[in-house]
Amino acid sequence: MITFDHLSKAYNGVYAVDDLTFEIPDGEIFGLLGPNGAGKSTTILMLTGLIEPTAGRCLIDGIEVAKNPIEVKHRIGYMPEDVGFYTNLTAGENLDFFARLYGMDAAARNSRIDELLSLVNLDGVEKLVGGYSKGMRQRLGIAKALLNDPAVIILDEPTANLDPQGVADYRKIIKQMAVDGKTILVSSHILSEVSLVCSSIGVLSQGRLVARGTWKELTQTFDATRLEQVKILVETRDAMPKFSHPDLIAAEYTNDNREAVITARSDIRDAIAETLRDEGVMIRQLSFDRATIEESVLSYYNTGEEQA
Ligand SMILES: Nc1ncnc2c1ncn2[C@@H]1O[C@H](COP(=O)(O)OP(=O)(O)OP(=O)(O)O)[C@@H](O)[C@H]1O
Repeated sequence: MITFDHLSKAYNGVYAVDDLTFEIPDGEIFGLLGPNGAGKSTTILMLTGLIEPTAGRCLIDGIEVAKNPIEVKHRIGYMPEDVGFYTNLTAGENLDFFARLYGMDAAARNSRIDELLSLVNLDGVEKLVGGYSKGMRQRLGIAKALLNDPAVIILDEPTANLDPQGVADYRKIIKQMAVDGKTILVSSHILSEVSLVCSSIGVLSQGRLVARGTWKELTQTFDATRLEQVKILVETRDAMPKFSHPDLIAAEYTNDNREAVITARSDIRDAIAETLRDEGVMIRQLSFDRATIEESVLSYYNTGEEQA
């Protein structure tokens, strides 16, 4: 189990992680979702004991990370975004090096390494890691994170470099880990990936947890609130002016300002038509399209808006 207890981290007085308090139970695949700079890496670095919190604490199976970093390291498997390996060694030799650091004896090392290389489809690959593709390195990173049979697995952007087959294999592996009772935290800015693989999701924005629940719960909440959005496509004969309206969220103008995609909180077509008429701009098309839930959720956390 992972516990965040008023966890905060400030850099030069600015909070990168701000008062996180929640728990991730055993057997859960939790997706920590948020745009660049939301505080995902800072949270993970505190969870793995690599940096210390400014306030609050995080615990792995009830053990406080900052106070017992060594004990915690034996319970977690961590895969950073860029995994470091010895490029002049094979996959097996790399894993053997790290397994020795965990104090595993030769028999345990050999059988665990064989098992993991086969799990990530790198068995029988003889070449040195220096010649690996990014996807192969990432798969080796997953194997490394599982080496010490950890109770808690922390993966930072795990599918960043994987091809479709690699992604499918990764999903199978971590789903099986959850069935085996492991707790898994996956950080990502890719909503679809998190929604497919995670049993529960937390949305991080500007260091704060702004939403939490299953994908179904989150989308139901978004549906029920004023976050429902519409997309309006505008096409004009002449260049159009830039619109402003209290319900306007974003506007993208193309084709020398003769086409625009407007995202808004409500159907503001009448206001758009009135502005165009006032400016003497001839309308060719003004159509309406409901934004997908995925677009609404993305826009929600990108604006850093908090749930009421
Ligand atoms: N060592 C540091 N010194 C100062 N500010 C930092 C430091 N590390 C992170 N930050 C700031 O803290 C905030 C959160 O950064 P963090 O890297 O945790 O976000 P993230 O969600 O992991 O983003 P990304 O996906 O880009 O890695 C950002 O504003 C970042 O600039």
